[in-house]
Formats: sequence, C-alpha cells, structure tokens
Amino acid sequence: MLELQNINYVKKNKEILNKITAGVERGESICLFGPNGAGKSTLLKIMASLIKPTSGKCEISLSTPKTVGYIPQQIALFPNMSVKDHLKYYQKLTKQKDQAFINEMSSALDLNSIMNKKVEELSGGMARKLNLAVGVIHRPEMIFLDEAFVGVDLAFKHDMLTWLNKLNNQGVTIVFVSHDWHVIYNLAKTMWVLQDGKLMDQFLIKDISKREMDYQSEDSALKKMFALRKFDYEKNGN
Ligand SMILES: Nc1ncnc2c1ncn2[C@@H]1O[C@H](COP(=O)(O)OP(=O)(O)OP(=O)(O)O)[C@@H](O)[C@H]1O
Repeated sequence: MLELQNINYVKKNKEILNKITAGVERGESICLFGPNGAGKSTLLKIMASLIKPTSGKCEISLSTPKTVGYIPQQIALFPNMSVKDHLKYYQKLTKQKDQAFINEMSSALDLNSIMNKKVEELSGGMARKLNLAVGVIHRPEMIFLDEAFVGVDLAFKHDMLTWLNKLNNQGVTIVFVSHDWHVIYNLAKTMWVLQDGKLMDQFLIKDISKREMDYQSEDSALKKMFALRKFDYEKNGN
C-alpha cells in the first residue's frame, strides 16, 4: 500500500532522514518511535505526501489523494467556530455524504455534548478529539497521526483509541508518532524505531521485550525510553 525506497531528506545542509526503506501493508497500525529530533514527524509528513523527500521514492497506492487523513501535532482549529460548525465545514470541504459515519464518529468521540461550544471554550483534550474528528471526517483509507494524544486524559484517550481501533479493524491503515506507552500498547501492532534519521528496527509489538534488549548496552535515549515501558511499583514503595 505504501513503499518507501531509499528516502533521504536534507534541510539546511542537515541530513534529517537517511536511506529509509520500508513498506506498509493495508490494515497495519504502526508506531514511529524514537527520541526527540529522530526524524519521526518528517518521515510521517513524507508518508502522508505533505512534503517531498530530497531523494528516494514514496509510493502510495490509494484510490484518490483524498483518502489520506493527517492529524497534525499542532491543533489546527478555528477558535471562534463551534464544534458543530467545524464538522459541517469539513464535511462540505471533503464532500462527505455519509452522515451516518459522522454521527457514529461524533458519538464514539463523545462530541454530542459539546456540539455548541466554540473551540476557544474547549479544554485541551476536547480540542484534540475535535482535531481527530475533522482529520478523519472523509473516512480516509490511511490515517497519519502526529502526537495526537498530547494532554488528553485517560477517558478521552480511551474514546479516541476505541474509535481508531474500530477504523483499523475495518481495514483503515494507521501510522502514528507517539511517546505514550498507553497509546502505543492500545493502538500499535508494529513499531518502527528511528534514531538520528535512520530506521534502526521494525518489529511486532508482541516482540518488544526481546527487541528492546538491542538498546540496553549504551546509555542512549532509546534505552531510557524503553525503560519507562514498565513501571516498577515495588521499587516505588506501592
Ligand atoms: N524545516 C526544517 N528546517 C531545518 N531543520 C528541520 C526542519 N524540519 C525538521 N528539522 C530538524 O530535523 C530533525 C528531525 O525533526 P523531526 O521533527 O522530524 O523529529 P521528531 O523525531 O519528530 O522529533 P520530536 O519527537 O521532537 O517531535 C530535528 O533536528 C529538527 O530540528
């Protein structure tokens, strides 16, 4: 469904992505994982066709470009517009005729109780839910999420993850950037590990305890990130 062939990305003489080759099959759910500055957001934008690689190819086989959904790290909503008006606006913009899908999404994300609120009146978590809703309102075949759960409480996170898993079970392909182990465990089937612009590893989440051993030898950011996967309650006196 998506093929990355020898992707390089250079900006201001800095090599941000280096020789990335990988493929994504339909229905996969992939977490791009790695330290700050590893190149995750840049790779996600290339995969979503928002930016072009300096060299290499990103080939995506979808029916139309419209069938990609991208949820940006920065919330991109209109402060003075209500939740309802956002949904109407993006429904019109994307020519989405399937009202039943929008109703189902509004109810899954529990947007009905805040329909008349303006974005400026929403909490951070509510705005994240709306940000997700407008990004997938056209029912894309592939969804790209960049840190879409930052600041979202566990209940809202539950709603968002349940909705995304439902779409994934219907065959929608999901690629997301996250540092949040709740999100990773509840959404990803596969993890891609990035460091210094390189794709170091790809593995199934079920194999994580075996594969993280590769990052234990040095005092690296990845070692610390994997260490937080398990919280030692006994050591912390609970
Ligand atoms: N337009 C740009 N111009 C110059 N440098 C850039 C540009 N975009 C990204 N970079 C640099 O490329 C590197 C990778 O950035 P990117 O945002 O892709 O990393 P990331 O893994 O998503 O990081 P984070 O987890 O902090 O969001 C960083 O060092 C960043 O400063």
